[in-house]
This record gives sequence, C-alpha cells and structure tokens, in this order.
Amino acid sequence: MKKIQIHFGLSILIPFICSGLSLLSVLTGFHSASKTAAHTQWLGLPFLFFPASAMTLIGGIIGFLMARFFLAPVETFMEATRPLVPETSPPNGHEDEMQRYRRVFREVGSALSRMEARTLFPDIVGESQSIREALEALRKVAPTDTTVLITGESGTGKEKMAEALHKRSRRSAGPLIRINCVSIPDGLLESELFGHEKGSFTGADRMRKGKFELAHGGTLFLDEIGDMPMALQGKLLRVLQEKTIQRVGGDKDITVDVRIVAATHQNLEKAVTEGRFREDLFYRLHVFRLMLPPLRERREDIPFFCRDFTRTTGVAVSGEAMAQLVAGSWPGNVRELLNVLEGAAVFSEGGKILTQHLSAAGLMAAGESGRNEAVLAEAAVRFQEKSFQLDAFLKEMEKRILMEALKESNGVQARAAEKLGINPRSMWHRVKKYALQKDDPKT
Ligand SMILES: Nc1ncnc2c1ncn2[C@@H]1O[C@H](COP(=O)(O)OP(=O)(O)OP(=O)(O)O)[C@@H](O)[C@H]1O
Repeated sequence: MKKIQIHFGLSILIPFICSGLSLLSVLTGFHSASKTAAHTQWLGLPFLFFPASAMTLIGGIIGFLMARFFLAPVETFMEATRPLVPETSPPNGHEDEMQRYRRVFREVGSALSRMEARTLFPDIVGESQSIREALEALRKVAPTDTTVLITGESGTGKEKMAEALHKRSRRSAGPLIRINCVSIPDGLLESELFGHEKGSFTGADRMRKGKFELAHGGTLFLDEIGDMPMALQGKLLRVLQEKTIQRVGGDKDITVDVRIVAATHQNLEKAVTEGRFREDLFYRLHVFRLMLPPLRERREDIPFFCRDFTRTTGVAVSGEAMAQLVAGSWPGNVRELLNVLEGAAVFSEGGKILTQHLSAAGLMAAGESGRNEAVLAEAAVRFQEKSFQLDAFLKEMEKRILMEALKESNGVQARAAEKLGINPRSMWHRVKKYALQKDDPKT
C-alpha cells in the first residue's frame, strides 16, 4: 500500500517539478533580459512563459493518466485483496483471519453435502436436525460395504432407511433381502437364514436356499436382530467373519458376498450386559450406527409428513388438525401417524382433514405429561407461519388451558383456579373475558 501511495504522490509531484523548472528558466531569462537588453525585449516574455505552461500541462496530463488508468486500478485491486493477503501478519490477526476462512469453507461444505444428502434420498420425509444428520450419515456410508446397525423405536423408519441405503449403494442392482428375526420360530430361523439340504429334517423334501444365498451380490436386512436366539448369534458371527455359510444338513462351504444392515428397537448395550446378546457380535455389527429418534422428539417433521401425505393423496390437512397432530404423543411413531392420516382421510371423504376426522380416526388427545411439550411444539410450528402473532397465540393458548382446567374440574371455577395456580377472582375475570360460560355449558 505504501508503495502505491508513493507512486501516486510522484505522479502529482513530477508535473509540479516540471513546471517549477520551466518557471525557473523563465525567471532566469527575465533577469538577463532586464539587465542587458532594451525595453523592447520585455515583449518577448509571454513567449518564455509558453513552454513553461506547456510543460506543466503535459506533466499534469501524464500524472492524471497514470493515476487514473494505472495506479488507481492497482490500488483498488490491492484494497480488494487486502484481507486475503495481509500486508503485515500480526500473529493473532492472521490466525483469526485463517480461522474465519476455514470456518466459512467448512460451513459451505457441510451445507452443500446436506443439500446433496437431501436430493439423494427424496423418499425420506423430514427436515429435523436428527433426520438431516441421518441422511448425511447415509450419504457417507451408502457407497461403502460397511455393516450398518440402525436403532430406534418401532415405526421410526428403520426399514425405510435400510431401503434408502441399499438404493444408494454399489449393490443397488443386486437384491435387498429382508428377514425379521422375531417373526420366525427359533427352530426355523437357522434354515431361513442359511437354507437347508434335502432331507435334513422332517419336511425338508427339497433343497432350499437361505436368505444369505438369496442376498448374494446385494444387501441382507436383519430386522429385530436383538431378538435373535443366542445359539444362532454365534453362527451369524462366524458367517460375518468368514463370509461363507453352510446350509442346514450340509457340509459344503458356500461363499456369500452380502452387505449386512441390521436393525433393532432394543438397547443392545443393555442386552449385552444382561447376557442376552453376544458382545463380539455386537461389535461386529456396531461398525456404523444410525440412531433414529422417536417422532415425539422431532415433532417439527410432522407438518412435512402431512405435506407429503397431501402430495400423494390429494387430501389436505387443516391448520387445526395439523396443530393437533403436532401435539400428539405418537407411541407408534411414523407408522401410527401415517395410519391416523389415512383413517382421517377416509372420514373426510377425500376432502380436507379436520380435527373431528382425527378423533374419528382414533387420535388421542395429548396426555397430562405431554401437554407442556405439545404446547411448545405447537408454538414452534406456528411461529414459522408468516401470519404468526404472539399476542393472539398466547390468548388462544390461555383460552385452551382455561377450558381444559374447567373441564377437568367439572366446571367448578374455584377448583380450576387451584389447578392453574391462580386465585378464584382472577379465574372468574378470565372466564368472563373469554366468555367461556357460553362455550362450555358446565361452567
Ligand atoms: N422418514 C420417513 N419418511 C417417509 N416414510 C417414513 C419415514 N419413516 C418411516 N416412514 C414410514 O413409516 C412406516 C414405518 O416405517 P418402518 O417400517 O421403516 O419402521 P421401523 O422402524 O422399521 O419399524 P419396526 O421396528 O416396527 O419394523 C413405513 O410405512 C415407512 O414407509
């Protein structure tokens, strides 16, 4: 920067020096003329000034051009790139700058990979932080052959994730074979997994391939792995290590090329400590873990499920019904939500789902314990609406809470007041303010 300033200064100084020198020559000429020549020589003085003014002018033009077309752009460029290339590098300043750039690059990078994950898995609904993280993890692990363990309560989408994983893997052209370890009787599970030779047990009248062989070149989804009998866990571990199987009643090793994705709603760590699950198998499966939280912990996804439901069925969900869905407790998670929507759509006769259709479809009101959580969740959803008005929202909530307390107290205001921790007089005022007597005949 200093260099540029010196250049810029010189471009102004040069014309001044030129004009100074010319003025000096004029004055010298003037001096000699006044000493030696006649008065007529004074007439020649304007001609002496002429070269001086010309030189000043030319110097000025050169200086102006240098500043305008050469130095100024360079200076502007230096100014623009100054933060990238610090002139001086004070230890802390430099470090901060680098940290800032690293952070920006990191943020841009992670935003891009999140966007990529979203576009890679269009079937997975949800925009909550946990779903975004799950999709990002899926994006990373899908193209590898790593064993994946998916955990989460029933209905949280474990199988859905396994399908998405297979679709995005190198094995997508191969089969995705599912087996539910809990729904098959213990005695049959081994033959289901590894197949059997003809005559190996009563009823085995022909050779049958097991799920491992059927999944060759693809993915085997072992659902409810936590419920696999201990004896079979050992055999499964051997297969995972050696990548070969033996059919029941057979002695030939058959090589299988299978990627394992296992799922469970159980707490496997606990099962290991309680001796119900083999520790070595747990570590063999636990290479990459995907944890799906229950729907009640990601209520912000519910409007997205409703939107997806409307997109696929054409049945809209009213704002009030949506609020009620968001407030639900959903022990059956996404499966239950989708069932309620489907049932409500039947009651709505293909129109718009209203709150009465939800109750008809069996949606229970949020229980005592979930109420606060539900109110907060509803606030969070409504807050996203453009027309959100805090005062109106708070009034609506107050009215709903008062009604609820009155209902629970059989319309006895003093009891309702006690429940709500307000004095009876304040209750009376509020009941009057919202004209609750009119709405609730019990009061
Ligand atoms: N994120 C999601 N996006 C779209 N659909 C989902 C999502 N999560 C779950 N579902 C749907 O919810 C239903 C239940 O999901 P899924 O069967 O995958 O759950 P699960 O955790 O495997 O249940 P279970 O443990 O009982 O086998 C399915 O119809 C599935 O398509």
